[in-house]
Amino acid sequence: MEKQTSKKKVRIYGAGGHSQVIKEVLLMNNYIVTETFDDKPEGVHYASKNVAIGARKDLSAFPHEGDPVIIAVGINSERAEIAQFLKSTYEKAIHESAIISNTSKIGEGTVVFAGAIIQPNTTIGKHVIINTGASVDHDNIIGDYAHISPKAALCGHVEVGEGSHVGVGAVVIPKVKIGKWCTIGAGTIVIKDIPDYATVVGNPGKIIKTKKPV
Ligand SMILES: CC(=O)SCCNC(=O)CCNC(=O)[C@H](O)C(C)(C)COP(=O)(O)OP(=O)(O)OC[C@H]1O[C@@H](n2cnc3c(N)ncnc32)[C@H](O)[C@@H]1OP(=O)(O)O
Repeated sequence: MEKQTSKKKVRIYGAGGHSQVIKEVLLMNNYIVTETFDDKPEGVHYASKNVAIGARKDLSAFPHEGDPVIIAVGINSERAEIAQFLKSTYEKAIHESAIISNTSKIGEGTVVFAGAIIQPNTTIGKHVIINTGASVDHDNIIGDYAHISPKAALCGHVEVGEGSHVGVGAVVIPKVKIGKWCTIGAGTIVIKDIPDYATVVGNPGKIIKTKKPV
């Protein structure tokens, strides 16, 4: 992420623990967080201050325009839903310790946390989370709203579909395609393609359920 010389403004939509990590990345990159919103007051983190009510309560009253937004909501389906109803522009948040190839592409609203690595010719979609120390190797395609959890390792030519969550410390061997809205459990070793909506756990990874979200 290019370090700003003058302060740039950004708003954060979501005020839980994930929002705290995003805020730290933004402040490190010389941003000012002008507003923080949340739809669920009960989920607000104790360290999040001055949190305004989100757009759900009254979509037309919400200040959609203005400073760009980062959707700081960890649940992939909720992040996707919010991105559908907000009419805002989006910012990215990339920790200065992340190593990102010049030939990779990163979509709007995406966050990349400390120590993550993104290797050449990889494409990361919109509103994706590349979490702490995740390793996304060459020629990957990561769909919109996906989450690659801390310390997950994706080998070369891996695909992760829209909205899929790869759990903490999971490993995906080369050329595997994970469908959309899948859940890959913590520590799972994925050695073959995974169909849409599947939850996979263990070593080798086995499907324990397939459930299309309602
Ligand atoms: C900064 C951050 O915090 S980022 C957050 C990152 N979060 C994660 O990585 C969490 C990943 N989540 C998991 O691993 C969860 O266990 C899930 C989503 C895979 C499964 O959750 P559920 O659907 O609720 O399944 P449930 O807990 O009922 O378990 C079903 C079975 O799978 C097994 N199982 C669940 N997770 C795993 C796993 N990661 N590895 C191996 N087996 C597992 C359970 O032991 C259980 O087995 P049993 O039927 O023999 O008793």
